[in-house]
Amino acid sequence: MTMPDASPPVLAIRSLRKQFGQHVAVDDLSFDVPAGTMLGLLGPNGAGKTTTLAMATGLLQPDAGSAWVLGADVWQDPAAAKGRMGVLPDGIRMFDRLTGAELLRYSGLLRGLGEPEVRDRATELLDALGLAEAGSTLVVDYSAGMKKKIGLACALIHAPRLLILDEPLEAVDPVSGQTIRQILRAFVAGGGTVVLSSHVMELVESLCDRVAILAEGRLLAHGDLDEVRAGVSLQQRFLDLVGSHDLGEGTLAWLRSS
Ligand SMILES: Nc1ncnc2c1ncn2[C@@H]1O[C@H](COP(=O)(O)OP(=O)(O)OP(=O)(O)O)[C@@H](O)[C@H]1O
Repeated sequence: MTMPDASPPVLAIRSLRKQFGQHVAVDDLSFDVPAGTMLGLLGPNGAGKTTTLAMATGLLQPDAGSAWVLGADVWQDPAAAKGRMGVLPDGIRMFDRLTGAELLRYSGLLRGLGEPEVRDRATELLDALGLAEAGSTLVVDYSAGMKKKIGLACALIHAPRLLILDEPLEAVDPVSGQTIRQILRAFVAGGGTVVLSSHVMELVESLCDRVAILAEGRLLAHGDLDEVRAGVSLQQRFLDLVGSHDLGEGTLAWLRSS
């Protein structure tokens, strides 16, 4: 498959498909993410968001289709594609017998940065994310939110062109959440591009300028935030597209105490 555009989008997803046994998790999925935008990937539990992001970042081999980062095919030219992105995967598997500072240093060196640059950036990132004191603590002893933040720091340290973040604010406290929002806004203002998955509509509405809504591995809506919202709230639009699930009368009646 060839990339048709002369100036390619930062991320191009083309006909991606993934099947687990009989279950099709992602089905013929295609969309682009233009430079300098932040796309929120939404969908109910099991919609295929994590599977899509894992295929887009070279962590999971697709059954069909391709993903391109700034014109580099993630599966044909992984070194070029991966060098341009920073990834915060779901259920972070990290070298948790390192301290936070060691993990960050390791990530920076792995990305080809020199020692002084790694040291300066790591100090700044740990400080910005409220992990300065925890820098000498083993990552295995971090809380869920702290693991999320050190994972984000590792994704940022080489100043990538594209950030792909699976639920970046999940388990993060409100103070750090505010900092992460500021970091992401500044990253995009500086020409970077972000793709993030989330279940928090407020986060996507306040941060993202583009939205993609997935259900059962297929794209239900995609485009500018206002285009997708179509005059209602994102929450309402999401429920309209995906279908709400009202509990029938009498369901869980045994929970009532009187
Ligand atoms: N490794 C796997 N083996 C088998 N099935 C899988 C695997 N990974 C994902 N699935 C299935 O693929 C579907 C999509 O899962 P995925 O994790 O991509 O959804 P998601 O949109 O990220 O969900 P959530 O919002 O709950 O995190 C689900 O039905 C899930 O059970």
